[in-house]
Amino acid sequence: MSERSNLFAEAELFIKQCYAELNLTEEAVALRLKEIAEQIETGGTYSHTYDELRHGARMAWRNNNRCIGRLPWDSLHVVDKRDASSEEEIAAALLEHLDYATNRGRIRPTITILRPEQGEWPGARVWNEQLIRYAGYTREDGSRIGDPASLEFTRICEQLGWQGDGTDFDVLPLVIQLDGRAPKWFEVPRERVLEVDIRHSEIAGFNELGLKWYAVPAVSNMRLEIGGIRYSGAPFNGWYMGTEIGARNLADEGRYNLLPVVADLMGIDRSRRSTLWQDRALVELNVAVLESYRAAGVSMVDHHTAAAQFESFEKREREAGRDVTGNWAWLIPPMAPATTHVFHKRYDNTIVKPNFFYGKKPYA
Ligand code: HEM
Ligand SMILES: N=C(Nc1cccc(CNC[C@@H]2CCCN2)c1)c1cccs1
Repeated sequence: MSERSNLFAEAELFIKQCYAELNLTEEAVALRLKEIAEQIETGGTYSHTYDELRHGARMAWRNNNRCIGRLPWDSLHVVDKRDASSEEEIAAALLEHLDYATNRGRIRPTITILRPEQGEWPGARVWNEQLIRYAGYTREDGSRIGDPASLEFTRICEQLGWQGDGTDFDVLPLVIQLDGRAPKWFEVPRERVLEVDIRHSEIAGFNELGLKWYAVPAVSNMRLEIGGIRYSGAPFNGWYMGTEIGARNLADEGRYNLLPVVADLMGIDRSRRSTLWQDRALVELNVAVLESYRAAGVSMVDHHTAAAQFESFEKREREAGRDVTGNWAWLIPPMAPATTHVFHKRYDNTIVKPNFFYGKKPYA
């Protein structure tokens, strides 16, 4: 199929499903498809109305097999920034996104949609993996500072001229690339980054570790595809599930590697794996994360509640006559997975569009 006929075929599938879900008439579908066919005929592509963009982004969230948090898919707040035409304008839109989504802790799931790719033209790209992430450094003696997951991107930012303070929690700059030009970086003002101090009420010495994490997870390196249009710049945020921070970001040996530290504070014998010192430290670290976010009034869900909400999502989708697709290995939480219903059933991992996809890294 030619690229144009393939684009029309994708558009037709999307418009038919989107308009049916929005209870629009057959005539509206026919009229819109005629319009799109003409746009593709004359310009090689077509552009979504705001309603198509909004519902398409919500469908993409609803369709993502790896997401356990899909229950509120239909309340995603969609910001249309396709007309942002400079790196400065885009940076301002991303900071606005953070402010709106943060909402003083009552986090609002939001997506900001930038200019899409057009044929060979790459559109707008955000080089960050997330709008907020901590920098990672290695000292001369090989010891590490900050988040090792950010080592490569931190080096890119330094090559672009950015300079961090060298602490364990330096917030990385926004790196924005438009139409394949050289990328530009922009500092994220610390006062726009809500963070939570991670404390534990019973473990002596825990609070002195000085641990914290940011409130809003906002993924910025995935491509949103709707009806054949590729939005490679479409940062989206939700709230955290506690295990993402407590069982991975702060726990992994290749991240902040805190399980031995917490186990030692708890006085647990680490000479044998079979004391389950890692498991006992893991539970307390995750309790600390959940309790700290709750005390700070910042939205967060524990993995048991998240699984229960996902079960409600499955039920509602069945009632809506739609099949639920899922990726079992991603849907089970990294802690006590067998305590959730997800572990005990199978999921169809078919990829349905609209959806979110990983693009190739804009750097490397
Ligand atoms: C509202 C609260 C939300 C929660 C608690 C939640 C939870 C999660 C978790 C725990 C993961 C696995 C992440 C990982 O292990 O790295 C995930 C994956 C994902 N979520 Fe959600 N999510 C939420 C909202 C959203 C929203 C608003 C969107 C998009 C509009 C979204 C799209 C995705 C996508 C695309 C993935 C797969 C990412 C990948 O392939 O690496 N989620 N979600
Ligand atoms: N709670 C969240 N967590 C989340 C969701 C999607 C993707 C990510 C980042 N995942 C990347 C890491 C690195 C490889 C495996 N996981 C986090 C959300 C982020 C944005 C919306 S919800």
